[in-house]
Amino acid sequence: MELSVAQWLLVVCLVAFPLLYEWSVSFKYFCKMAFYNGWILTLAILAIPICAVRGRNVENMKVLQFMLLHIKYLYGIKIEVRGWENFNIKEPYVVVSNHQSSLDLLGMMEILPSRCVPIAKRELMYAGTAGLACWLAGVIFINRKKTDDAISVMTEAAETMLKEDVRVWVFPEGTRNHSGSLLPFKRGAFHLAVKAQVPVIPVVMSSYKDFYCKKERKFTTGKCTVRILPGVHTKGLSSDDVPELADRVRGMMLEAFSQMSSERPGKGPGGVH
Ligand SMILES: CCCCCCCCCCCCCCC(=O)SCCNC(=O)CCNC(=O)[C@H](O)C(C)(C)COP(=O)(O)OP(=O)(O)OC[C@H]1O[C@@H](n2cnc3c(N)ncnc32)[C@H](O)[C@@H]1OP(=O)(O)O
Ligand SMILES: CCCCCCCC/C=C\CCCCCCCC(=O)OC[C@@H](O)COP(=O)(O)O
Repeated sequence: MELSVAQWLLVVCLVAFPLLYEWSVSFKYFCKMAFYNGWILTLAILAIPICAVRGRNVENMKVLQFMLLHIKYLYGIKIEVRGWENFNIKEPYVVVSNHQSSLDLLGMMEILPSRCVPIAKRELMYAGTAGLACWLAGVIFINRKKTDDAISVMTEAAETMLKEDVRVWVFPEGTRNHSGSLLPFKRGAFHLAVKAQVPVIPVVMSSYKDFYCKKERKFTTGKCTVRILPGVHTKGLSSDDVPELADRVRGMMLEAFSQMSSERPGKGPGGVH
């Protein structure tokens, strides 16, 4: 039996792909990341018609959450949550959390409170099906290149929070940070909380270093701890108090992050400043 060129190519791919996957750490990393993004884009295709029935609505965030929850099992990532009781607040609040990578989505979906929407960079709105799903779920998009626009979107969000009983999730570092520490915080989240006079609830996701590192192209199975810290109240605070509030919350998060790093077996808190 003679094989055609196409058949030969198929055989080579079928043999080469698993071999490469096993032998090359980088190839495995790229495959896993490509699948992660591709799978989210695919799931969004399913989510869009379900969400579209309700139109743009924060309740659609539950649909996205439900659809994304299984991904941790696909990647063998165990997520332990501590401090659930700190979410026992009926009224709106602002959640602030550290931002290491797009994998934060897994920790976020694990604990996402009801009627809670993230603030995201505007570029995400154009990420194909995922962008449309986010828009339908009421994700608040800001243009980071235009500070005044971003501030007015966040000011509007403060009003929406109170009027429509919505919670908001912000990554105050403003960008992904793989340094093993926390970047200085942008102040938007804290202005938002002070304007709405609602508490800030800090959430800290432990370092992914043991199982994920973009620089080293490492992506294995592993464990992540998500800690929900006690809320910080803002009643009676004004915009003058925002810098101190932001510093205080960052301090609490850094301490928790440092503690969680030192809990990793045989590891010190290295890299936390
Ligand atoms: C089925 C599957 C479907 C797919 C599902 C996918 C779901 C995905 C959802 C997850 C999305 C996650 C996305 C995460 C991101 O995109 S992170 C990036 C975007 N987020 C942020 O940037 C948030 C944090 N940024 C801020 O808060 C900034 O402050 C910002 C408002 C953006 C302005 O930034 P910048 O231009 O850099 O300026 P400064 O921070 O230096 O601020 C300038 C001065 O303005 C003051 N300020 C800031 N905000 C306000 C405000 N709201 N009101 C009044 N004043 C404000 C600030 O204090 C500065 O003044 P001072 O220096 O303090 O005097
Ligand atoms: C037709 C266009 C197709 C475009 C394909 C785009 C691929 C994107 C696919 C899926 C998106 C997955 C959603 C992951 C959500 C996580 C968002 C995220 O982590 O954004 C990064 C942002 O916080 C900070 O950005 P920078 O670190 O400043 O940069």
